[in-house]
Amino acid sequence: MTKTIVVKIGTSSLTQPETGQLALSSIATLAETLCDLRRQGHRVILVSSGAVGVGCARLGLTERPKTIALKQAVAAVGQGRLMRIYDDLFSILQQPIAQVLLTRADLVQRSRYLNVNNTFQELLGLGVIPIVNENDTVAVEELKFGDNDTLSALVASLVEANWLFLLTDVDRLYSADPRFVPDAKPISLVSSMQELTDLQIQTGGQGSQWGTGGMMTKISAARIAIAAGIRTVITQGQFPRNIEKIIQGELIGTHFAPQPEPTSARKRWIAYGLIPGGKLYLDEGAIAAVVKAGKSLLAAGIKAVEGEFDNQEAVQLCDSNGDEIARGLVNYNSEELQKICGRHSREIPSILGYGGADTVIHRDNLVLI
Ligand SMILES: Nc1ncnc2c1ncn2[C@@H]1O[C@H](COP(=O)(O)OP(=O)(O)O)[C@@H](O)[C@H]1O
Ligand SMILES: N[C@@H](CCC(=O)OP(=O)(O)O)C(=O)O
Repeated sequence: MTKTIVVKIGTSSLTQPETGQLALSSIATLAETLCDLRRQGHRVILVSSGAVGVGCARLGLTERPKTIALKQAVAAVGQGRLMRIYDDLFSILQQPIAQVLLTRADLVQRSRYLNVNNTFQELLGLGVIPIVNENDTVAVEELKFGDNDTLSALVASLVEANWLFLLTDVDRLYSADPRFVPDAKPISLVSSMQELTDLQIQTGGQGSQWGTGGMMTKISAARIAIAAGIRTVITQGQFPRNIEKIIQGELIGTHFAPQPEPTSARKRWIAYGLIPGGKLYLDEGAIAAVVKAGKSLLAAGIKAVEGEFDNQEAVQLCDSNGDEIARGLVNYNSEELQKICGRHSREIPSILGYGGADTVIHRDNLVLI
């Protein structure tokens, strides 16, 4: 059966750690593997990092740029070279490819979000392998994915993929960073979102020298993907052939089982497409109503409001520790919410001087994180 497969490869797998030069044999094997998957009838998207790493190697820079402007300039040098290498390899294999560079802004507006999906569907329908990266050269700080793990999960969710492969420089997820904790335990299967929380995996802060997010962003990418019903696998980029074995059922790397009832496409856009404009801190009763009973959020359960936002903007719903539990689209702006938080819905017209919605966030616009 035809599957939609998104493969993300990180800088640490595309380049050699000692020299920063391209890991040509891994890239060539990846290209062969993806072409084989295409020949088997699967739809394939590659999310490739490496613009900054390859740009640095080209310009003789020995460490990742620190300033944004330099990073953007270096990415412009590297992205072209990266695509040239991919085009050479895939052309030898008679496989058409396309470059898709995205910024966070492309997913914020629902019409643009749907338009990006249409473009992917056309490309996949034409038998093309889209090669996706963040448009680092123009992305501004507030409108950035920041890391390609998140980008790949959002792309996988957008196209409703069956598989997401995160290729990296470790063979799987461990209970802690195996570079620093030699007896860290390997994890083969994470069967639910709750198990992922319970495992309390230590990720340290950083990734490898050239990587961006380390393991932390891979775990949050896995959360986004499994909520969308996508089976996610972290495995080693040095052995791309393992992708085929995994699809055939071998338990290589770390597998994250998809949630049995995926979140709807619109709610996924609310949760991960939009950029939240503020935070609402909820009391225990409101948390229970929203999380356990699946109810709408009422003003009475809001303890505090943070940030400035308009009505119909996305906000984060947090517990008293500030941990996010849900996101949703608000029916009142931040100024109005400052006045009505903690109050009963029937008091709203007299407080504001005009009537409004009974709910602050209707359950149709609310999604658990
Ligand atoms: N719990 C963990 N399990 C496995 N690897 C971890 C863990 N915590 C941190 N890491 C580190 O994450 C690194 C991979 O992340 P990163 O360098 O960002 O890779 P990529 O370039 O593939 O995105 C590994 O080299 C590993 O040392
Ligand atoms: N967009 C950036 C990569 C960002 C990123 O997430 O890198 P990595 O952690 O190596 O997957 C680039 O092409 O260099």
